[in-house]
Amino acid sequence: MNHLEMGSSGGTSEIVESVEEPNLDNYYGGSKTLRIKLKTNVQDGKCHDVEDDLGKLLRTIDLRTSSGALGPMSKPGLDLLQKNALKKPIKVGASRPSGIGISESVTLKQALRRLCISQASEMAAMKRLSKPISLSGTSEAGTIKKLYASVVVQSSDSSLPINGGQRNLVEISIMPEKVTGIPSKKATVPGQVQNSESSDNNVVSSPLSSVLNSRKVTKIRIQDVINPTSEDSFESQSAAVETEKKGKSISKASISSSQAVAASSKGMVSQHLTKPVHRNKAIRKKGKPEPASAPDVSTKHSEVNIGGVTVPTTKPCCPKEPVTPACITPTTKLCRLKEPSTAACITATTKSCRPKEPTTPACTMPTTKTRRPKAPATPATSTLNSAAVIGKERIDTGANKTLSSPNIHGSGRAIGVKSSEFSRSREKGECSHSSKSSIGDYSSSTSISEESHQSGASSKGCRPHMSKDLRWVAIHQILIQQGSLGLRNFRLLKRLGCGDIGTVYLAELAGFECLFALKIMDVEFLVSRKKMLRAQTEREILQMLDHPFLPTLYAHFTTENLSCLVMEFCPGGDLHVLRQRQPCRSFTEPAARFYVAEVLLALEYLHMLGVIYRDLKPENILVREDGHIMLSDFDLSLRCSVSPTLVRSSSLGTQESAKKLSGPCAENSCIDPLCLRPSWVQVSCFTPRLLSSTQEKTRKEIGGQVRPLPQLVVEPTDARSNSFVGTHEYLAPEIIRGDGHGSAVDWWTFGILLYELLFGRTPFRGPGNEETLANVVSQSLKFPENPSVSFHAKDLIRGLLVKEPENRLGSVKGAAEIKQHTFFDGLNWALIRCAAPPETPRTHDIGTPLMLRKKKEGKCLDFRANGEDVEFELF
Ligand SMILES: Nc1ncnc2c1ncn2[C@@H]1O[C@H](COP(=O)(O)OP(=O)(O)OP(=O)(O)O)[C@@H](O)[C@H]1O
Repeated sequence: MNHLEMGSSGGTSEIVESVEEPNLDNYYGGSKTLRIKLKTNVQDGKCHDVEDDLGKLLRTIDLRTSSGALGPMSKPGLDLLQKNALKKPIKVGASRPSGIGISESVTLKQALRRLCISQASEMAAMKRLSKPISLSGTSEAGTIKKLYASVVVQSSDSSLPINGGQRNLVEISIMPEKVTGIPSKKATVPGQVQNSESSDNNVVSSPLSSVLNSRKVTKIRIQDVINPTSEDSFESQSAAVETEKKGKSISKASISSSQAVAASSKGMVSQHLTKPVHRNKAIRKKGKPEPASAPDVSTKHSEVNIGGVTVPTTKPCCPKEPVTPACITPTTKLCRLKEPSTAACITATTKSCRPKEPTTPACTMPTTKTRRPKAPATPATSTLNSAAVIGKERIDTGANKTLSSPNIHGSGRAIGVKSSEFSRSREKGECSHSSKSSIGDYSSSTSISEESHQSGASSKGCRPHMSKDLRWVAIHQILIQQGSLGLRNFRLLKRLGCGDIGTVYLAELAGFECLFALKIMDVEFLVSRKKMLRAQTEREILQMLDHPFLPTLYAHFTTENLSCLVMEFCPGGDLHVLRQRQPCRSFTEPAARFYVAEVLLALEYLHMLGVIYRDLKPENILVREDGHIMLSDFDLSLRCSVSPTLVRSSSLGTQESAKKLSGPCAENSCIDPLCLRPSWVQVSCFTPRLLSSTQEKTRKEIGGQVRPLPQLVVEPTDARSNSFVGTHEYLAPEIIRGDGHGSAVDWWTFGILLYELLFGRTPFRGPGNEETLANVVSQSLKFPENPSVSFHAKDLIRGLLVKEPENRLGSVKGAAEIKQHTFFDGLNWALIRCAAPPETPRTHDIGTPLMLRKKKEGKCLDFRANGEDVEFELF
C-alpha cells in the first residue's frame, strides 16, 4: 500500500514516499539500486524551486547511471514510477511510435518520469515473462500472452469472427483470480503496447480490466451452458448483464471486449444459450397461463377426440419446431402426401403409394360365407377377477355401468349401452370369409368403463416404431385443416373382406394417396346382435398396441350409424392365401419358422399387455408390404390381469421339463436359459456370466450343477375364461371341454398353426365341425410322412399340442419357454424384424373406387363394387 508520510525534522520538512511492498529485489535483480528521495527544504521560510532540485537530481542520475542509462532502476525510483503509473493511464500515442521518446513540450520532470516508467515497466515485464505464478501452475508469461491475445482480439476489431471469440472465451475463463493486482504492470508488455498502438483511443488498462471483468461474465455463461436450468445461472446471468452494463462506462474497448466475449459465448453454445432464455421466461410467467396457442399435437401423449375422431396425439405430424427431413422418413410405399407445403416439411423422397402393377393378393379372399354351427351354450360366468387390472388400467365390472364412449357416437348422437346387454350377449359368429370360422361365444361378464378406455388410450399414445409414418402426418393434417375425420375423407377402393362384426375396405385418404384398411361396423347391427362388446374390445386392444407385428390403429371415428377403424393396410394378404400359393400348399421349414417366430413375438407382447389372443389361425396373420407379418382381428381376444411372477425352475419339476422338451434342453432337465446348451441361447441371455466367489462356492456345493436363476414371467398364465371362442380346428381341448382356459390356449393354437404351415392341414380336422371338436379332445397327434419335417419341428409341435394345458409348453413361463426350443436354434429374436422374410408381396391392385349408396334397414352394412356403384350386402 502506498501512502505519504509527512514528517518534520527541524526546519526541514521532508515528504518521503514510502512503499510497503514485497522485496522487489527479487523482481529487479537487486544488483543496482537507485534510491530517489524527493526532499523539499523549507529553510528560512524560503521555498526552493522544485525545478532546481530536479536539475540536481538529474545530474545525480546521469552520474550514477552513466554506465548504463537503460540499466536496472532502483527500487525507490521504481516505486515512484509505479505509483505514477497507477495513477495515470498510459496513453499510447502516435507521437511515440516506438521506443521511448520525450516530446519537447514536456518538462524535465515529466521526461524523467516517462523515461523511468518506460524503463521500469519494460524491465518488469521482461522479468515477469520468465516468472511462474504459483497459484495456477501456469506461467505468468503464459497468462500475459493470453491476456495479450484477448486485448489484441478485442481492440483490433469488435466484429471478429466467432471462433476467435471462442478462443478468448476459453483462455479468459482459465485465468487465475489474482491477476487483478497487476494490470498496470501488464499494460507495458512490449508486444501489448505495440498492438494497442494501433488505435489512438484504446486505453490499454481498460481492455485488460474489462477482460478481467468480462471473465466473470464469461464464467457465468459457461455455467449456463453446463447447467442451463440452474437457478444460479439465471441469477448470474442477470449479474452478468449488470456487469456488462457497468463495463460500458469503462471504455469503448472494454465494451467491445465484453461483446466479443459474449459473442464468443453465443458462438460456442448458441443452442444451449437459448434454453436459459426460455426457462427464464417460464420462470417469470410461472403461475400465469400461457396465451392460448394452437395445440401441439407432437408433444402430448394422449388421444384426442376431434369431431368424433379418436386419434393419438403423440404422432410427429406437425411439431412446433420445423420438421427436419430426418424426422419423417418414408417407411412405406402406401402413403404419399400430395400437398407441396407438407411435402416440403416432410421429405420429398417418399415413394408413391400407388403401385402400378395390378396383382391381387389381398383381394383373393374367399367370398363364400360359412354359417357357423351353434356352439353349445356355456355358462356366462367367467372366472376372471371382477376387477381386473391391466397395467394401470382398471376394468370395472360394474354390471350396470353405462358405456357412453365419446368415440361411439354418430352425428352427435352418443350411444349409451347398458353393460347388462353385453352380459347377455353370447351370440356366435355368423359370418366369415374363411373356411375356418371363428366362434364368438363371448362371455361378456366384463364391461369396460370409460376410465379404463381413457387410460388405455393414453397408454397407447406413443408408437415409436411407427413414429416416422407418413400416414400419421396425413391424418393429423386432415384433423388440423378440417377439424374432423369422416368417411368423406376416404375413397373406398376395394373390399378386403367381411368379418363377424364388420367389413374391411381398402381406402385411400383423399388428397394424400395414403392407403388404409378401413373397418366399418354398423353400430345398430352390433347392438342388435349383441356384438358391441366385441367391437369395443377390438378397438381398445388396437389402441393399446405398439409392436412391429401388430396393427397400428390410426384413428377411430363414428359417422351416422357407422363406427370406423382406420388401420394399417397389409397388401400381402394372409398366410392362409399365401400357403395355398406354395408348391405343396405348405411352407418350407425355414419359412414356417420365420412366420411362427414373428407370431410368437406378437403373442408374447399381447400376453404381457394382458391380452389372450384366442383366435390364432393363418387367416388372421396378414402379410405386410415388407413381407413381415401382422396379427389382426382382436374381437375374440380376452383381456385380463397380468401380475409379473418370479418363477423358480425348481417349481417346474425337472421331469415336467423333460416331458415338454427334448434335445439338449430336455437332457439337462432344465428349461432355464442358463442351462440350455445351444450357443445362441447363451449369447442371447443377458444374465451376468461372472459369478462372485460366494456364488461360485454355492455352485460347487450343489455338486457342480448350475442352479438356474428364477425367471420373471409377465404372462397371464393364471387367467381363466369359460367363453367358447375360436375356430373349430384351432380350438384348444380345454375350451371344448369347458374346463376354463387361460393363456395356454394361445400355445395350443400356436402348435396347430405350425402344423398347418408345415403340413398344409390341421391335425384334428374331421369331416364336420363336431368330429373336429371330438378329435381335438380325444385323438392323439399324428404326423403325416409327407412333407418331411425335422425332428425339432415335430418335437415343438408335440410340446405345444399337449391336451392338458398345465403340461403344455409355455404354460408356466410363456413365450420364453417356446423361444428356447431347439426348433428356433440360431434365430436372433431381437433382430427378426430386420431379417429377410421368405417372400415379399407383389404389388397389389387397389381396385376401382367404390361409392357408398345406401343402407337397408336392419341389415348388416356391406358394400360391394358394382361398376361405380356400391350395393349393400345383406347378411
Ligand atoms: N389391415 C388389413 N389389411 C388388409 N386386409 C385386412 C386388414 N384387416 C382385415 N383385413 C381383411 O379383411 C377381412 C375381414 O377382417 P376382419 O378382421 O373384419 O374379420 P375376420 O378376420 O374375418 O374376423 P372376425 O370375423 O373374427 O371379425 C379379413 O379377411 C382380412 O384379410
